[in-house]
Amino acid sequence: MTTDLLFAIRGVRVNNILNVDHLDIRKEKVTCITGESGAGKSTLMKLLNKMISPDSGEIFYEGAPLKDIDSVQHRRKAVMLSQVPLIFPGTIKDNLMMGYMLNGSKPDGDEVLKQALHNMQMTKELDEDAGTLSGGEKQRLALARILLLAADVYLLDEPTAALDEDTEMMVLGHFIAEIKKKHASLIMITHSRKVNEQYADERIDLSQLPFREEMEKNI
Ligand SMILES: Nc1ncnc2c1ncn2[C@@H]1O[C@H](COP(=O)(O)OP(=O)(O)OP(=O)(O)O)[C@@H](O)[C@H]1O
Repeated sequence: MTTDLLFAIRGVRVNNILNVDHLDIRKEKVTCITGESGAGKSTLMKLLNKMISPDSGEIFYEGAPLKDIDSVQHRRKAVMLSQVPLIFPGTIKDNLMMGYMLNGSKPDGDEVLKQALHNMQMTKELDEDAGTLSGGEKQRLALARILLLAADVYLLDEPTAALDEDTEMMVLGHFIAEIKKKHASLIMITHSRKVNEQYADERIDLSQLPFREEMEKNI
């Protein structure tokens, strides 16, 4: 296995949902995952975040079997943002602080928090109630929350689906610039052709993986 491999997926099967014979995801790249609805994109992200385990096969993270890595430790390094972002009761600042707390890391000061919000195109103040934010603002708050963490891998499941295209491109542009500065990796599900064309270093189309036809014949 070469050293630039982040995840190596070998013969992985999850029920009749996902069947990946051989898939490599490289370090320090922006990898965009596309595929029709129901193709198993979110399921793949949950596997990589160790929220679920495969029925068969093996996933390697930086060369080590993922099954042997402690789940909590793994999730601190490989943080995931699910399709519907989790917003906690309280202020915007409370929500940003929750990220540090769950990640077990030392919080930054208010100026850093404000800059993260600004980079995510948020014009709200730290002491505003997070509960009244719009869907798109909640997505951006959740993005700011994970961007503040010193993670190695960011797993984003349609992170900007609620944003208009211009805002989406700006938010992702900032997010990716920060990721590159940290030498981290980004794996992102997107339905946007523009995002895929402009930002992806690597592209995985789950509908096109060669196993899929074979699997569908067997259902
Ligand atoms: N826990 C589960 N039990 C049974 N079926 C499931 C489970 N999780 C997902 N599925 C099914 O597996 C298929 C793939 O789901 P998944 O959420 O991975 O798709 P997706 O490619 O992310 O779709 P979308 O683009 O619509 O979000 C779907 O048909 C879904 O209903």
